[in-house]
Amino acid sequence: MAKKKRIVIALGGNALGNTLPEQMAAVKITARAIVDLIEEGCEVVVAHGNGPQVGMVNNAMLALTHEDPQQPNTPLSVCVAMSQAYIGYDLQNALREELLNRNIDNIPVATMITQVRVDEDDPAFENPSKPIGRFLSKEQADSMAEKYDYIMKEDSGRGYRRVVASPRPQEIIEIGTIRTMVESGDLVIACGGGGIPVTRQGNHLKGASAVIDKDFASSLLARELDADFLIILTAVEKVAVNFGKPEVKWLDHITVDEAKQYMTEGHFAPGSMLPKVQAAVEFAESKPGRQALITLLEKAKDGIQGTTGTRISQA
Ligand SMILES: Nc1ncnc2c1ncn2[C@@H]1O[C@H](COP(=O)(O)OP(=O)(O)O)[C@@H](O)[C@H]1O
Ligand SMILES: NC(=O)OP(=O)(O)O
Repeated sequence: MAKKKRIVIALGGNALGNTLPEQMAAVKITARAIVDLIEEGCEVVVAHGNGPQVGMVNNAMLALTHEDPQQPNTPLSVCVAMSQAYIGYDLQNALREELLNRNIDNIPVATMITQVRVDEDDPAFENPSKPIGRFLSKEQADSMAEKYDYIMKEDSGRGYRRVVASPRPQEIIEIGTIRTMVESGDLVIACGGGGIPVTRQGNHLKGASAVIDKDFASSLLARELDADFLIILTAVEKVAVNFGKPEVKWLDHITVDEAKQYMTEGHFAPGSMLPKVQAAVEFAESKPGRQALITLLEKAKDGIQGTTGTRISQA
């Protein structure tokens, strides 16, 4: 029997929605796209983002602290852990249900609470860049900045959001357990929200005040699991050069060298498409034969069949 293609999927914001009811509805559509790939004969590992959710949890915990002075402030690392469990809970149940609806009853689904080590000297700690939470108006953003000392930035013409540090993932602490689960045929959700950021202090793992980019964490996960494909599912069907301009060109396939050239020319927006292309390049250049694909959630199956999306490979 031919070896199954191993795929790590990175789920973007539109796969999860922004509110509790939105997430409940979105994960059903997401589960269909993922189970389509399983029916295609692929072995799938799922990672996901958490920008809106970790902002929501953080605000809720902040409100608690204001109500009850006995409650100390909740560190961002704990908020990431809470968002991982909350999203994992919804996603895991939606996947389980979709598998059963298609009479697939031999694939257990599990969410792995995952910690990801970052470097405490990562310059990202000095330059917060990762948008989290809701989009706000300028007035709301100014008020949050004054009240809570948050750093607020405009996010791609969509409004203002809080930004936090986003260091590069260095090591997935639970990778051994994740590998064992994947090898035994489980459908694993791991590295949610980019993983809980920690630094190593001897035997102690200390939570770091950051949110890791899920595209970079997914790329590391895919390399560590020796995956064949990294699929980044987002809100566009293809990556473009001259995005948003009349001379826009949608890309079907680019080599690692072409991707690097386009990055140098500034074709991909920092904080949105740039980390995806960087993560795709890191994966594709790590070993001959590895490919990355960036496409729409609903097009995952077409993408893996080679009929859409932007494919990034060494040659
Ligand atoms: N060169 C580009 N090609 C395609 N999309 C781009 C490009 N530059 C910026 N984008 C924007 O990047 C967005 C995807 O990034 P983002 O919203 O951060 O994704 P996600 O939440 O799915 O991780 C697209 O919806 C698109 O608006
Ligand atoms: N952690 C992370 O990258 O989240 P988003 O994908 O929601 O930005």
